[in-house]
Amino acid sequence: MTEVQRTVALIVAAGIGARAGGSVPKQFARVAGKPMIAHSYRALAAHPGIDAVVVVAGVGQQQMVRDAIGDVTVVAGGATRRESVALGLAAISNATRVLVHDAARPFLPARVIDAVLAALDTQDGAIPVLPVADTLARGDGLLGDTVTRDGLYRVQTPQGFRMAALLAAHAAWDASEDATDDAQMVRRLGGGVALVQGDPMLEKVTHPEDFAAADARAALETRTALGFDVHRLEVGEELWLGGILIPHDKGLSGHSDADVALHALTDALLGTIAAGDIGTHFPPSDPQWKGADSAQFLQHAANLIADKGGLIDFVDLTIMCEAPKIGPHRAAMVARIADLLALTPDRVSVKATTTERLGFTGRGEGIAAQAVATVRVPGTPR
Ligand SMILES: Nc1ccn([C@@H]2O[C@H](COP(=O)(O)OP(=O)(O)OP(=O)(O)O)[C@@H](O)[C@H]2O)c(=O)n1
Ligand SMILES: C[C@](O)(CO)[C@H](O)COP(=O)(O)O
Repeated sequence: MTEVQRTVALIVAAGIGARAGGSVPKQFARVAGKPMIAHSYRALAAHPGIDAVVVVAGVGQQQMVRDAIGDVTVVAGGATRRESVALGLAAISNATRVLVHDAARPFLPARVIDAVLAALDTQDGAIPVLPVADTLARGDGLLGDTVTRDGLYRVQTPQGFRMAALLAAHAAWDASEDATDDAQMVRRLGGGVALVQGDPMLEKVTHPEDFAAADARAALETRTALGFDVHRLEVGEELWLGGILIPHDKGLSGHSDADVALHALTDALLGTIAAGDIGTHFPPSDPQWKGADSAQFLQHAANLIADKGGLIDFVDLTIMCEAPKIGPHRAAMVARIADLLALTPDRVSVKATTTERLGFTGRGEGIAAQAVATVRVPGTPR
């Protein structure tokens, strides 16, 4: 009978990142728009072959982990990677397989997870590796012996193990000796460890210059999209426009607070990630959005972009109306939108125009708004 597998991923994130430097340990520094640890967490948590994810972080860093990735089980780590893995393993129950992954390797292709898990059907362990591309040599100021590359590999993570094999390897390990990874510990105890194809995307961030290389690997691509919206002006309604309340003899009517400017902006942002439009996410037929503050629609769109590791570079809004005059409110709108999108005000443009008394805007029957958003998001293969 085939054993029912329960696979837990363990992200080790308790290092201090001494070689990388920086004001926070490297796994919390931003890579491709979000904390490094958030990238691989997302890949592991979303993978259908993984049942749960546990994070091992430095003492007192639980909140940093949760700020970076949300609600997740966090265990306090140790002084070395090996100790951190051991402490993480002690917090896992009912797993038959475990994947140990470095938080410092942010980009984790699903293909690699698949290959590691598949190899565990026949071996105690499986690790992703890449061949060595350069000549290898010893040296001490002067060139010493050249070392053959034949049969040498660069070892990456995630490293997958049958739980029993990894627990036994840790239990048997002589604590006076360190081990840079778990695969060598399982092998030392006689376990078979399969080599599967690694990936250049999995390169570890170790030194300061590796951050720029990681950003480049994420290959952020620029996307621009447009949003447009119209709402009717009616007596007896409040006028919410650009996220602020404006005193006026009429207000915009709609299912939500009808902030036409924020709606156009929301649609522009959703457009950059091809995520449908505002009605897809907040259907007007749903009573929970009656009278809703449109700020939450805008923030939802911004969060979707952030979840993809994207960055909002610039938003540009044009409001079309005869009245009220927008000029006196422009600075407040810019400040509010910048605040909602966590942008500096110089990345938010608010413009206005009349339509020369022509059309529905010219007759004061409604207000139209048009927005353009420019973002950078991790590229996807064409
Ligand atoms: N005591 C430790 C040391 C390392 N790690 C984790 O192991 C992974 C690989 O280690 P490395 O790149 O060496 O990270 P650091 O130990 O933080 O780096 P440094 O050696 O430069 O301090 C990282 O995700 C790191 O957070 C850990 O969980 N606990
Ligand atoms: C686990 C590891 O990432 C596999 O290559 C590596 O051994 C970590 O080594 P480090 O010297 O602690 O960076």
